[in-house]
This record gives sequence, structure tokens and C-alpha cells, in this order.
Amino acid sequence: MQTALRTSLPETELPSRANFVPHARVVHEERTAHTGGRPLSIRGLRKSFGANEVLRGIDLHIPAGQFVAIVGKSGCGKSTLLRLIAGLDEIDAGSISFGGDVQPEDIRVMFQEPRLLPWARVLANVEVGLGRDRASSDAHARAEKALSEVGLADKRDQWPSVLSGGQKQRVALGRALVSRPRVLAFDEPLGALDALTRISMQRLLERVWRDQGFTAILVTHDVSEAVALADRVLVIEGGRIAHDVTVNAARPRQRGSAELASLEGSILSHLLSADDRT
Ligand SMILES: Nc1ncnc2c1ncn2[C@@H]1O[C@H](COP(=O)(O)OP(=O)(O)OP(=O)(O)O)[C@@H](O)[C@H]1O
Repeated sequence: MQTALRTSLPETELPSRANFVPHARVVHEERTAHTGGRPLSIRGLRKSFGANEVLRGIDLHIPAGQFVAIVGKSGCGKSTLLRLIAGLDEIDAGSISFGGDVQPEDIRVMFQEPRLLPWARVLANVEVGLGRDRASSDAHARAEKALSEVGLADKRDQWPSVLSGGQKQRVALGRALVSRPRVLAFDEPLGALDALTRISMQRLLERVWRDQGFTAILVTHDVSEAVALADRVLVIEGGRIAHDVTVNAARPRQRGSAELASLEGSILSHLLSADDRT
């Protein structure tokens, strides 16, 4: 059921987790002040698909506003974890709790494909991210602001078909940002972009995250991207968090610095040694 809903709904129009996954064990803690990101606590999270036990007990606390990257070999369960956090799939056991009520606009997901509506102009595509607030009198102004934040104010009246791949992803980012989410989950958002566009998008992601303070969770295959962007890199192996690596490098990050290269090397060696064991 979730798969069908995922493809039929624009990803930014996510219903609240509690409504979307009726049986998910979501803990609603006391509502906190509406500032910046939300903290996230995961306890004993398990998820299987038939006999395939993908997540076997994830325990994790992410403080509000932290930027976390999730890496691991293909099929280890990175996207599954992200989908559970976003309420797009049902938990088998354990709990995921946010620091307050989870409103539909609080959690957004950005995927590798921009998933723009081809029949709607750029500004209208961004307005989709406002969900039920699309009808509000300031919807245009909010969408225009989000478009400016991603550097595409001049494309507001264009059709998606005339945009480059990088520009489409910027529109998708604007659509994700327009509701001022507290948690923004990225599933390989830059995976289809060329190397230069990818670096410029990484800088944009870092800038909007620093400006807005949301909690960021990035699934990526690219370990250099993980250490360039994240405060913390989690390595998933055997259905659990096998390594939890803090990245203390100053921001904005100097890509290619010895510090990041050394961290990248050590995370890659974890991943490769995991590969040797399988
Ligand atoms: N809806 C589903 N039904 C059945 N199996 C699934 C489903 N979604 C994921 N899986 C399986 O769960 C495992 C983890 O998949 P997931 O997509 O989370 O891995 P991943 O680490 O994100 O992989 P990749 O890096 O290749 O994108 C895989 O074995 C996959 O086949």
C-alpha cells in the first residue's frame, strides 16, 4: 500500500506520520517551540520484507538541527530507514519519536528524481510543497521566496521540461523547503547529477541547512559527499549501525582537505572490510 501511495502522491505532500501509517509506533512527545529542527529518537527499530530481515535493531538519537549522512553497501537498508523515518513505510517493531507533534509539513523527503508535475509551471510546482496551505493568500509569496533561496527566481514561469537536471533538483529542493520543514530527508538527491552540478548542489544544501536549521538526514552512496556535508556519518551493516563517525571539520567545508580525505578513507575501509566479510 505504501508503495502505491508513494508513487501517486507528490513526495512533498506527505500526510502526518500518524495518519499515514496507522499502526506505526510513533511517540508524540510534548510539543516544543517551533524553532529550527526537530530531534529524532529511534529505539529498537526493525523492518523485514518477508524473510529478508533488513533492519535488525536500530538505536539512534539525532539532536535537533544535526546533519546526518547514512552510508552502507547497496541493499543494506539505507532507503528503508529513511522511508520509515518519513512515515512512508510501516515499522515492524521499535519506535521513532520526534520532539513534538509531527505535522504534515514538518517532515519532507527529496528523492533522486525531481518528480515535478509536467503540466505545472515552476512556481506552481513549488507551491505543491505547501500542502493544505496552497490556498492561502501568501502561497505565491512563500513559493517565490523558496525559489529565490534555491537561486531560480527567474525560472518561476518556465515549464519543468525546459530545465536542466540540476535546475529540476533545485525546484524539488524549493518545493521541499517551502513549508519550512523541521526534518528534511534526502534519498540520494544528487545521484543523477554530473560532478560539477553535484558540488554546486552540495553547497546549496549546506547553505540552506545552515540558514534554516532543519534536521537533515542524507542517504548517499558517495562517502566524500557524506563527509563534506554531514556532522555525523552512520555506516549501516548487518541491519544495524556499525559505525557512528563524527565529522568535526569547520564549515563551510574545504572539499579535498587532508582532514576530510582521511575520514573518507577510514569510512571507505569500514565499508570495504564489510564487503570482504560477505
Ligand atoms: N518494498 C519492498 N519490498 C520488498 N523488499 C524490499 C522493499 N524495499 C526494500 N526491499 C529490500 O530491502 C533491502 C534494503 O533495501 P534498501 O532500498 O533500503 O537498500 P539501500 O541500502 O537503500 O540500497 P541502495 O544503496 O542500493 O539504494 C533490499 O534487499 C531490498 O531488496
